[in-house]
Amino acid sequence: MSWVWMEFQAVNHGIENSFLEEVCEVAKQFFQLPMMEKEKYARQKGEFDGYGNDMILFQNQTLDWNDRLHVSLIPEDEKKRQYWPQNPQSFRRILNELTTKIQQTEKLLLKSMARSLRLEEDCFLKKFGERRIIDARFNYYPPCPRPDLALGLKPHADSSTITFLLQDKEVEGLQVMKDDQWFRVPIIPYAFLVLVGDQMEIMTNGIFKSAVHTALANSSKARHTMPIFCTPEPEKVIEPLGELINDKRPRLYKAVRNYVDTYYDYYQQAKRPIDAAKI
Ligand SMILES: O=C(O)CCC(=O)C(=O)O
Ligand SMILES: [Fe+2]
Repeated sequence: MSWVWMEFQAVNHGIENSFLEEVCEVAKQFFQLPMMEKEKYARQKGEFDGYGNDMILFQNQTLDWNDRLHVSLIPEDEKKRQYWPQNPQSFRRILNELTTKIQQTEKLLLKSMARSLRLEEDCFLKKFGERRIIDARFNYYPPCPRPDLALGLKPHADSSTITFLLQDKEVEGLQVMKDDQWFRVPIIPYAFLVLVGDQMEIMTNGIFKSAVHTALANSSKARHTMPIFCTPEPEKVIEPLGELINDKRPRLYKAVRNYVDTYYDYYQQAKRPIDAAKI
């Protein structure tokens, strides 16, 4: 496998297309269920997990044109099974399989990222802690009557270290910012788009930049995507690795902890949380 930075599409990632097809299928079926059925998994106030739409934290924030189901995969004892749908029936089995498979892909990628910086290959995983987090989100963007007035998702970079994004196989919508311009991301069926998140930017002292991205709304077609977020254990201190600080590249970021907790306050106000971590 070869990687390029900020965001890139990973094709030979080790997870079979047939399995990813099953994942897409159960997600589609879930969002087609009657509202009463989906609301059995409704997100409760103050939680991330569950079924719902954009969180309202501020009166004047813009809302994302998107429904989502958020589920935690690891650590095992924190996965809040009450939010793992039992309908469609195969959903839980598929989430269990996804949990095993994505951890292998994550390890492979993190080792490869470390090697590309001439670092010891386990350096990222060690910093993330024994109880690092992986969660998956199923996004559903219904057709929007006025796509000129709404966004599927506001521009943001993820709070994760890395995010694996499985895009819709037929409907485009994702855009990534580069040199202050938006670029559309083409669809490669069954590829994961790997997005560098804020906590990787901090750890690599800005060598890998977190990718600012947005999802457009669409007037005629529904769109489904699945990002999987990899995040350090919340109590771990995340800061630039000593090996990546030197005279030419002084330390650029403060140490952070519980980064995800403050992240949404910034997101909902369309601000970049990583700016608060800059020295
Ligand atoms: O749906 C997409 O294309 C992007 C999803 C995303 O960026 C997110 O959920 O953080
Ligand atoms: Fe994102």
